[in-house]
Amino acid sequence: MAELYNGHVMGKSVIYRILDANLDRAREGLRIIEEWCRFGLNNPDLTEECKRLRQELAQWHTAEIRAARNTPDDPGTQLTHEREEYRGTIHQLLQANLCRVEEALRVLEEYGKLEDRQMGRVCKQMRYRVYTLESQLMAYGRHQQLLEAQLYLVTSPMPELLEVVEAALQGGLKLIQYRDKNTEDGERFALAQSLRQLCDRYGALFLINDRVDLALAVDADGVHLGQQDLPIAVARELLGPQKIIGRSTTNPEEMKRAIAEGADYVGVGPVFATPTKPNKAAAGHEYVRYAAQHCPIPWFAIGGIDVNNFNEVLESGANRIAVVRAIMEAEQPTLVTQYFLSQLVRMETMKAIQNTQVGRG
Ligand SMILES: Cc1ncc(COP(=O)(O)OP(=O)(O)O)c(N)n1
Ligand SMILES: Cc1ncsc1CCOP(=O)(O)O
Ligand SMILES: [Mg+2]
Repeated sequence: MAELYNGHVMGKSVIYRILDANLDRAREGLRIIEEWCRFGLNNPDLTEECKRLRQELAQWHTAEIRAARNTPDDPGTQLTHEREEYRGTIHQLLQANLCRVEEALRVLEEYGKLEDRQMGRVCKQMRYRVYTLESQLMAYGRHQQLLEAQLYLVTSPMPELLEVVEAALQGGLKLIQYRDKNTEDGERFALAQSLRQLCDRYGALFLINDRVDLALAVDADGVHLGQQDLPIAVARELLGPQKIIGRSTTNPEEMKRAIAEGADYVGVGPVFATPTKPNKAAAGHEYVRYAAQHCPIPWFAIGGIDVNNFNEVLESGANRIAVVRAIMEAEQPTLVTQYFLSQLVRMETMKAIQNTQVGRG
């Protein structure tokens, strides 16, 4: 059937070319996402969902639609955007391809309706499934990254904030919390935005202390809440299931409650008294030992930890630590970060070797 559109005769082949290009685009994007779910995340459920979507799309890619392909005459093959050639991190790569699949499905939905109403309906459902896949994938990646993070930098306000944080990121830091109690909101928002971008560039998680609203405003990876801050359930309601929520704890009761309330990780401390939190008594090594024995979720020893006393904290059983001054006030933040990370990895390796020996013996 040929239809007149704006004085041009528009044959079926035009619709078929659009369907062909977008079926390819959606399947290619899904394949790229699937490879990460499979090899990067080792996640069978997400891998399976990508595969199912690809296969369902393949059923619509009929011989007739394929036959309409005319790549040499396609003016679009020469057009690339600078942003298409740049993928700084896995996160950006995934985001770009999810976007590509969602756009392609939207095109298939609209043009598919001209061909077969069922195709329009099916592609709409698939687009919603891709949105769900996107939330699950981002949440999974974020939580995996939290599990892997052993060093956590909590910032303190200072004129060179961005430079110091970048130096720590260059040392391999992957988890940052923006903590700033007194700056006014406008400036706090601008700083949080700059830190968010910096963390994106280095593939690091970015959390905000205390303020759920600020976390939402800059699309942070989550928040850190103390005992006097918002209840976890309220923050979860506002942030959704994909974001990270951490809770400060000073004793086993607070730890148990934080876990029951759905915290993703807990702060354990202050291990030592610290001028950064002057009115808070030290919880000491005993609480670190308790956490090592009983805490089923990621936990970070915090409070007064520096390069000199850090090994003691590891010996009490910590394998993740959070610091403010040790990095923020270091002369060489990159080197201090590298030192902490290398020691944490060394400790982890020693524990793994000991566990294999116990297993064998
Ligand atoms: C990782 C981590 N642990 C504990 C805290 C302290 O939180 P809170 O008790 O709410 O005190 P403030 O930081 O808000 O003064 C933290 N920020 N991060
Ligand atoms: C925010 C916070 N919560 C418990 S101790 C602490 C401050 C840790 O700061 P520092 O690493 O400078 O001792
Ligand atoms: Mg707080």
